Amino acid sequence: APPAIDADPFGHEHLEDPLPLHEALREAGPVTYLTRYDVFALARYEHVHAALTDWQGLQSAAGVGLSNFRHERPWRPPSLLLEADPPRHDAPRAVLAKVLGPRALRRLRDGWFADAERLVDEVLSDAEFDAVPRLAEAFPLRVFPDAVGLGRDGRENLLPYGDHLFNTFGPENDLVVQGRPRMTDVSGWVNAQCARDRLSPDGFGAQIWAAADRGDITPEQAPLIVRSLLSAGVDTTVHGLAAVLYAFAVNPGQWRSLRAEPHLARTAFDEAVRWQSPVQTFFRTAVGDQEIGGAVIPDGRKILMFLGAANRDPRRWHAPDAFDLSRDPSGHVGFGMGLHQCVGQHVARLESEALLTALARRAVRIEPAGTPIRHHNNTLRAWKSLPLRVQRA
Ligand code: HEM
Ligand SMILES: CC(C)Cc1ccc(C(=O)O)cc1
Repeated sequence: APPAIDADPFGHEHLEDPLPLHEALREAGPVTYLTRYDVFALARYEHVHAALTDWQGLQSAAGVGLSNFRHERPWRPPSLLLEADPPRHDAPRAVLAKVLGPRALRRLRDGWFADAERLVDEVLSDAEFDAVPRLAEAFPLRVFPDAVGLGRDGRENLLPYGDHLFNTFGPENDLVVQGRPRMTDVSGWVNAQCARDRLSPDGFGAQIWAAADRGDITPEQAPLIVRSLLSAGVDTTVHGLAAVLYAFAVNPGQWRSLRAEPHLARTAFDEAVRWQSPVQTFFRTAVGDQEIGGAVIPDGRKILMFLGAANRDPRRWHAPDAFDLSRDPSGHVGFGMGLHQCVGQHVARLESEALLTALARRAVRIEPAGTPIRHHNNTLRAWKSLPLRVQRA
């Protein structure tokens, strides 16, 4: 039987600093058993990668959180991508892959780069500022809701919705309980924005509804697919941008490399996603008994995949704890892998490239101007505050 681990990966101690637990899980064996939640855990790159790419043996339709949809009602209607397996998953995925593909984003590039320049000019009028609200939150909220085609009002609901959603992939702990009271109103607003008449004619949302007109998906599916954008597309990029800004703030030599070679901006984001893994964990459910790393996972049982641990596994990465732009970060599992691999990764990369390019032009140095403060979430590795001092070019 796999080694039993009593630790609580969703407790504040490990949400504050998960690295010691990740090391313990990797060293304990290919598979461990988390007694607190009666689930099996994978932390080594080899086994997390294998689990992510085995969509038949390890399904998503029973939910990618601790809650098992075979036995429990989800708190919201299941996603047609995240919480669906083929064949139901196929058409919604094909539609979003087209809407969010690199070619589709080309038309957004110049506008997002110009927006990043304006925002950075505004923010850098102060020599010191908190990069989380001023850049990591401000930039995605400046460009993404407009790209989706949302109306102006109520956008302050987006971050709380995503924060709560990501908490609900974990156990029903204090983080979930704290978020629940306002969720009826917040999710009511999110669901209302997915209706065709709420979306501007030229955004991602309208393109999803146009796919329904073409019969690529049904009109009933369209609003749920728009909801996927609002669920997955905001908090993830906020904390992805915070991760790359943190990475450069504590690695000044890497900032000098970026200034010298601005094309490194794209690899810098993937290296930051590997190094920090903004999405730390999520689950799969065994379909029939599954043999993993010498252990048998019985049918219907949940496995918890530690993406952050896999992205720093010394069996896969040289000097894994270093943020290093000279490494090739491809193959990291920060965006998942296989059938469900992040369909919005190109959007995230474009947001990061725009922001880093604008910043690299204007800031000779960026460094911490105080102690960064973590934001605890059951799934996301997040910053609440990242005070930065910038020396303008
Ligand atoms: C740094 C930013 C981001 C990170 C770290 C991230 C991470 C991930 C991961 C790990 C998965 C795989 C989930 C699984 O295998 O169950 C995923 C799936 C997904 N992501 Fe992202 N994501 C990011 C940004 C975005 C953005 C900007 C969008 C939308 C514009 C988006 C939309 C989605 C959707 C719809 C899925 C489900 C895909 C499927 O199940 O086929 N993500 N993301
Ligand atoms: C890392 C993933 C759990 C992010 C995510 C969240 C929500 C959705 C959805 O389709 O609602 C898709 C992806």
